[in-house]
Amino acid sequence: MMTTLLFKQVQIVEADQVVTRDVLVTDDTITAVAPQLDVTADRVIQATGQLLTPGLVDIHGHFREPGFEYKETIATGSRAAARGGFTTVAAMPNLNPVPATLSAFETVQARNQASGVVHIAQYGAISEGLTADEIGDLPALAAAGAIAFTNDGKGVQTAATMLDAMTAAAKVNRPLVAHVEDESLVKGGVMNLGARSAELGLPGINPLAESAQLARDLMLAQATGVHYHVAHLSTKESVALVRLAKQNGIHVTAEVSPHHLLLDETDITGDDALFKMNPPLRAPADRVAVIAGLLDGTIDMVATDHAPHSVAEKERSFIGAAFGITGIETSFQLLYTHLVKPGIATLAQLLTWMNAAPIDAFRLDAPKRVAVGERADLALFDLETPYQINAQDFLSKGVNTPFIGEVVYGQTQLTLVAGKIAYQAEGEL
Ligand SMILES: NC(=O)N[C@@H](CC(=O)O)C(=O)O
Ligand SMILES: [Zn+2]
Ligand SMILES: [Zn+2]
Repeated sequence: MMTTLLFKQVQIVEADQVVTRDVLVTDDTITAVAPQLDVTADRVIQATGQLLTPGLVDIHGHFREPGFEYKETIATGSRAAARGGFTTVAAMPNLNPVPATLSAFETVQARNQASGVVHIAQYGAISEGLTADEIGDLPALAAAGAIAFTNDGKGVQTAATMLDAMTAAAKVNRPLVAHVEDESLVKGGVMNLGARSAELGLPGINPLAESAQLARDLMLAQATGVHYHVAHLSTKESVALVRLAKQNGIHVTAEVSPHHLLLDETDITGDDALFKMNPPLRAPADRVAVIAGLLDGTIDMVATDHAPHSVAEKERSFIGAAFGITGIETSFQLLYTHLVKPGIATLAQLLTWMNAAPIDAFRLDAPKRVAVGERADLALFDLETPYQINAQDFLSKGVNTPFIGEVVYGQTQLTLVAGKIAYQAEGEL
């Protein structure tokens, strides 16, 4: 028995233009796209004024399982992803046990398969505990399906370890993803070192902790030929370094998070840990630089760095609270509202940053177009009706985001993963 679903008069982005189409999905595949389709279907969605896109892809999310299920699980995190319009998420390895060994990796993979309602691509760790100097068995992890390697949550502190990791990753043809943070420059800092940390009397993180380690890594990447990817890039110096590296033919890509595009340290209202994340919100000039870097192609993509924590872990003051904010349910909506609606970026650009760019850079198996023959990984967004970001609507266990209360556009109406409903707005359809 075949199941058919017909979207009537949806907007889709085709060759950088927004056009109106009827789109037919049969089981797990898009089977027809035309200005007008005269067919019957099991279900018809009158989608006038709504946007149908290939499912969004997040190359940086934290699902916390195994080890930290009180913060998030694969089930809750992947449902949250689907509510955000994501159909593929690359999951970070700062878990317990850390997937630096084949058996730990296989355990995570099996859980992703069993509990995920979206496609989950799993990162392997570079080294035991994310901190060991000796690298793990990267070839075994690659053979088991690791899409790339990272110790996200921790910077790789020595050049020797990073050189080994890059050499091993290059050999198995996988990207090396870096959380760049030189711990000798952090000095107990909890926010960006600068004017605002001085005003608030809070210890600051020197932005050189990011850029100095990045400069080191770019030299190592050049020497090894690895595909080196910078996680959550946040400073103007980092943008300049990646720009220079690309000009010099170094194989580097970079991501930026929505919060570093939309907020800076001057938005930190006081000692409120909802503004605490790593890297920290930077100075206004850094925010300007990451937006410019994204627009000129220095930064390739947007990644959420969805980092759920418990209420207790975020209720403390800046000094004692956990680093990280959630984002997978709000990223597209915030960026559509604050970058696309005011005309800073086009919808086609936003979709490139949140779909095609990560798919291409990481060679993921995921659709980049709403077109016949493509797998029906799809998201339907209402771009016209404003709504408020409310904690009680979150499917994530984590409600730790400073964007709660904001009014945005782009609410997800429906998310299909291989034709199956992964999220459906209440009462909408
Ligand atoms: N970004 C954060 O502030 N926190 C992340 C770790 C990380 O991405 O480095 C987390 O896992 O909570
Ligand atoms: Zn990180
Ligand atoms: Zn992260």
